[in-house]
Amino acid sequence: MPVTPYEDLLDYATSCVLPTPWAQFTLHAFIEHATGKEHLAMTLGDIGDGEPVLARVHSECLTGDVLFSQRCDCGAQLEGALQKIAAEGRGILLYLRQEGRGIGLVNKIRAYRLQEAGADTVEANLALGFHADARNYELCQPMFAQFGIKSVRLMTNNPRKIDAMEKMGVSVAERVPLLVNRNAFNNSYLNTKQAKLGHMMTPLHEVVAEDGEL
Ligand SMILES: Nc1nc2c(ncn2[C@@H]2O[C@H](COP(=O)(O)OP(=O)(O)OP(=O)(O)O)[C@@H](O)[C@H]2O)c(=O)[nH]1
Ligand SMILES: [Zn+2]
Repeated sequence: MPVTPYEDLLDYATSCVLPTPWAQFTLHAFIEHATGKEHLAMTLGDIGDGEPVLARVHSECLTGDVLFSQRCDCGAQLEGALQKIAAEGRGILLYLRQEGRGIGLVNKIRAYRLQEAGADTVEANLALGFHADARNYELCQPMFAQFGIKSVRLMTNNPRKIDAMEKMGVSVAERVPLLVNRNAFNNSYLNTKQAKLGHMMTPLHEVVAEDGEL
């Protein structure tokens, strides 16, 4: 019998050492039962000691995380989160395979194409028949439980992520902001996240000068 409603969602598969430019992490692989998707955790230090753990819940963004896209802040957030964990010598990053806020890579590229025609990131998702954010964070509960983690210091600007953790019984002891540099390509995307998705970021007027220069 599962102990929580989330326990049966995935299996722990295996782990290996993962050296990175910032620290030598341990990489853990999980397999989700419903989809067969392979989700990952990167861990560092003693994370099972009961103290709140510095944590990042990162949603897959192949274009930003791997292909250096400047359209979003994902790649810089991924790097920044790993650097912060390495600096503390302790923490965890969950890498969830919910590409494109849950709509998949091909649909995200369709959404980008609509954005090139003038839609913002939310309007594009809606025009394709999806919710603005189709993600589900329930896998995080058994992934954190695998390492004995009950409380996190969550690196995020997204209030819905914090709500989702708390609802599953993962206590968020602290929110750690994870802000990245704006550029000419991600500026309107970040503004829309702030205005329509509720992300907690620097007020727009402090960042965008009147002449539009960044
Ligand atoms: N559908 C869609 N998904 C996008 C777009 N840009 C980035 N993504 C996806 O959005 C997800 C990242 O979400 P964000 O809203 O940037 O960040 P977050 O994880 O919710 O919040 P933070 O914790 O503050 O970073 C990844 O899965 C990306 O692939 C876009 O324009 N459209
Ligand atoms: Zn991205």
